[in-house]
Amino acid sequence: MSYNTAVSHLLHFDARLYPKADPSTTLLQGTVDIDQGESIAILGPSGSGKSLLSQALAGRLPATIGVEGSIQRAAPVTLIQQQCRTALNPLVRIGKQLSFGAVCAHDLLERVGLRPTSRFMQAYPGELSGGQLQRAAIAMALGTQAQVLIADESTTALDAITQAEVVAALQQAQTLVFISHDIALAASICEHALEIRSGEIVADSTMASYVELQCNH
Ligand SMILES: Nc1ncnc2c1ncn2[C@@H]1O[C@H](COP(=O)(O)OP(=O)(O)OP(=O)(O)O)[C@@H](O)[C@H]1O
Repeated sequence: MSYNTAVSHLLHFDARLYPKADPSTTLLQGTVDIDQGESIAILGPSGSGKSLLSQALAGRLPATIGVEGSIQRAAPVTLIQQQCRTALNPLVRIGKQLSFGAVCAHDLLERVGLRPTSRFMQAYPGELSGGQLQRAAIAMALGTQAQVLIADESTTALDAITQAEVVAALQQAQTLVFISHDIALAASICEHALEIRSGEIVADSTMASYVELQCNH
């Protein structure tokens, strides 16, 4: 895949997304720029367009979605989707799936807190809990050395301790796009906030100003 290194932002979205079966319907419209080293939370209610934006930024939109406008990436992006089980081959041991040449699989497992690493090297994805699977998928993403990690609801339905471990794993990313319903959690991770409502970007600011605005509402 080639990347547009001429663009000034690492990721640039200035587009309208629509279902190809009904082009007059707008699913998501707006402008989003993400820079190197940024941590940005994409917030908003269910069905607002968070996953579509994450898929668009990662270049992974479903074939049924049309794009009017421009979406540019200046670097590789890894998307960890809500159903992270699909990121891993069920028939291959985790250790083998984390073999990326220069990067040591043990180090990757260590970085995401999957210890003892020797046990997880030998495990198949079906033998892992939901939180462990999330961390294995993050380890895969870190192993690809993609500059941008987009995590779509990676901490949903996890207990507090596991959630903290998954968050610590996500914070290893150089540039992080964190999709969540949970403002408090997002505020503890990200410096920037973007809110989508009914396919429209209604807030784009620092996390501190966003949280202040929410508190004053
Ligand atoms: N492949 C698709 N074809 C047509 N419409 C779609 C498709 N994927 C999503 N949509 C629609 O786009 C809108 C935004 O969906 P999206 O999955 O981005 O929401 P979301 O904010 O991520 O929601 P949730 O928090 O529930 O995951 C919804 O109305 C959804 O029905």
